[in-house]
Amino acid sequence: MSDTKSYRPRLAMTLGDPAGIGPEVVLKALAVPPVDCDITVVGSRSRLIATYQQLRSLKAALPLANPEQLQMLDVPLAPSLEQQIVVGQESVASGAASFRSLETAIDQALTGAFDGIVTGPISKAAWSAAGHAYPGQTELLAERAGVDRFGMLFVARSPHTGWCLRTLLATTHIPLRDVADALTPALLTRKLDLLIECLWQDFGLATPRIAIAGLNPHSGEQGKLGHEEQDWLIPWLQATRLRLPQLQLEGPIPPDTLWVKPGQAWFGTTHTPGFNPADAYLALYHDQGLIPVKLMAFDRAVNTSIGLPFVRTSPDHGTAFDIAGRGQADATSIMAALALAAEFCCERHRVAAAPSLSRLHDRKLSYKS
Ligand SMILES: NC(=O)C1=CN([C@@H]2O[C@H](COP(=O)(O)OP(=O)(O)OC[C@H]3O[C@@H](n4cnc5c(N)ncnc54)[C@H](O)[C@@H]3O)[C@@H](O)[C@H]2O)C=CC1
Ligand SMILES: NCC(=O)COP(=O)(O)O
Repeated sequence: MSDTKSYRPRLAMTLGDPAGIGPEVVLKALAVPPVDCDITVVGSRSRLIATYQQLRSLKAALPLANPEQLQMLDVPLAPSLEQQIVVGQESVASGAASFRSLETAIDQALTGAFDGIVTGPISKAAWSAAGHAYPGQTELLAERAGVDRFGMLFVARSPHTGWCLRTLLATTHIPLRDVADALTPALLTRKLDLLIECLWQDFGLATPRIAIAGLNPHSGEQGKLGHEEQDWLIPWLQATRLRLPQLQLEGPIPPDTLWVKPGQAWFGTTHTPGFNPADAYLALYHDQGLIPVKLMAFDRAVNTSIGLPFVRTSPDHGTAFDIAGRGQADATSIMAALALAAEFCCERHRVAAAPSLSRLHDRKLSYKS
């Protein structure tokens, strides 16, 4: 293992769906990489070159990396698939391409060739059309890595105040109709414990304050507007506080008001003495957590998969087929994903290289509070 000063994270960066904005934001991000690390682009070289040429043909002079100068692990497409890819349209071919790129990056990360993967956005519908029945990239990553304990965490640093929003989703890509049945004390214990480990390992927060959302309006209003809080969520929280007395666990907080303090912390709109937003938020379902994240931080939030044996980050946005090929895609979120991946890799490397160091006395990572 190299010493901590000479260590450079080795990151794979997948192109995502080649018909979406993934290749464009990769070229924009790598024009001026935001971090000092070794980056290997994983995907179809010919699609990346085609994207480069298309963007260069636009009137506006966009800052773009030249694909010829990038380190690349080519995942070529069969000519029959290549011909079917139409920019701006998801298809069997685009789904097959993004799936193979991610598979390749995972295989390499598992051999130790990469410390982390930054994934470009994929279309779940295109994956499904191509015969890959996964709700998203997270589940493929977890399956191939052989872990059944994993989570989807969104991280964003406020450009206004420097405050860091961290939101873990207890359930992810399932229909709203199924959410209440999927939520159980065992699931919440698994997700909360993962979050606590991540806050310690990656953010150096040993005794975090975590806010946990309720499920129903007003957290059920004592059972009048829904009963899950009374039936098991409040008892589970009481038992968890006894199990983890060193932590501050707040909740179940009514889901609408849960986001007032993060909003104030993000925009710097309160000067109330003792103002204390939480270190992390546990949302019970996808849109409960991601509507506030995207309202505050759509341009810069990072999706990170926790519980994997390697680092994985991704922009929070999707394939944006509506603007693909036009040069309009904002690369800030994928640049933040690169920066966060590099920071996590450095932190994990430093701890592995010098396990006796007290991590809390040397907190330099920019995503740490
Ligand atoms: N990391 C990933 O792999 C993600 C993939 N998706 C997938 O993406 C596909 C499309 O999802 P949508 O809900 O339409 O969300 P989307 O994020 O692709 O697009 C939503 C809106 O935001 C705009 N937008 C998105 N990213 C942008 C950027 N970087 N710069 C400028 N404008 C941007 C789009 O033009 C569109 O108007 C779906 O298949 C979804 O599953 C969605 C989120 C994350
Ligand atoms: N809404 C988040 C999202 O769609 C990303 O999912 P994944 O592909 O990272 O699992």
